[in-house]
Amino acid sequence: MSEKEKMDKENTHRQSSKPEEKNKGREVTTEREDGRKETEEMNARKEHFHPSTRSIQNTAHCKHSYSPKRVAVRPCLKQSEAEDELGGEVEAVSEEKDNKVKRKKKKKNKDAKNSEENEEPAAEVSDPKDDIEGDSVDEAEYYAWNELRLLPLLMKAIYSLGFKEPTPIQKACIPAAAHQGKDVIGAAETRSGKTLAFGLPIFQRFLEEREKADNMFAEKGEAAEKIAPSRLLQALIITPTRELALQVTDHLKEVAKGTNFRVVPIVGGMSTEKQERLLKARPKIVVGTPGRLWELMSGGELHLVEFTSETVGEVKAVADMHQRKAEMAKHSDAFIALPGWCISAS
Ligand SMILES: Nc1ncnc2c1ncn2[C@@H]1O[C@H](COP(=O)(O)OP(=O)(O)OP(=O)(O)O)[C@@H](O)[C@H]1O
Repeated sequence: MSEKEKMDKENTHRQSSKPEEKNKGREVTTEREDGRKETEEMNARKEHFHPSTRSIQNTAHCKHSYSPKRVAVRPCLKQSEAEDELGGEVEAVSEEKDNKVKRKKKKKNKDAKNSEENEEPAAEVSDPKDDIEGDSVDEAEYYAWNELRLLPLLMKAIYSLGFKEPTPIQKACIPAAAHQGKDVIGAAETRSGKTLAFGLPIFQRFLEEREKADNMFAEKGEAAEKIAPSRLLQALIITPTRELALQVTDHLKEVAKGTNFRVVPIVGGMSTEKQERLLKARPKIVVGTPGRLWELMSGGELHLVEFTSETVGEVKAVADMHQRKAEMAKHSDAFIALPGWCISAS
């Protein structure tokens, strides 16, 4: 046996008889770390497949990271499972949550009470001018009406009807008829607002006349009565059908609410006696159909035959009246001026 072989044999013997001496220091530590790693991996694997922890592991793939509180409110973990896992923490979390909700509710109620208390005085100081039957009006929304320069009483009626802006036929007719005293022939499709296109100028003129009369009365006293507007009929509106006459009457009555001007329908299908009674009250505005108007005029109904300053009619109705114009002119001054204004959908 060579020298080298002898030495190798001796080394081999030493290694097998004293392993702890050889593995001192770094090598031992490595073995321990490997062992711990292996144990941790095994535990993790066991935990992953353990039924009580499985849901929790699954939630780890959710968007939010795992936390006991989140698990407690997540639907993927049953309450009993969560309780097992978290040892009563579920109850604590939900109690805490309940308390939070209660505190929030309390705060909300307190805030609502405070804002109510703060709002009350604001309502008290609102300007009564802006108040139309309890609803305040945002005048900026009605800006387009300003161009038409209607009197405040009429603007109030428009606010209460809620018409934010005039329709095209109203924009076209109102300035010429209300402020320039022109005769107007207007045509616009049905339901386009023609009634107020002639109705508002009529009321504007009547209100201006009334204002003038009031001023004159204040200046001249009793002497003004001779020149003040009389109780004669001042506007005659002629429509081709009874339904339209009633519709126009209703619409004008809405605008006339604040003015105390009376509007009366004179149409077929109603008792003549009743209509004579209505005319005796000397309404300022009559809305009628040609047949019944003719019947009452030729019967000598004074309020219709004396005088009218404005005549408005649908083309068909006016044409119908024109056929009898010569005869009618014997009875009423109104028809000499026909047509005053002619408004039509046709
Ligand atoms: N400026 C406005 N803004 C909004 N609605 C309006 C306005 N003017 C009138 N109206 C409404 O439009 C509807 C139609 O108006 P109106 O009856 O005057 O139309 P018309 O053209 O005379 O209809 P018809 O041809 O059937 O007689 C009514 O309900 C009326 O209240």
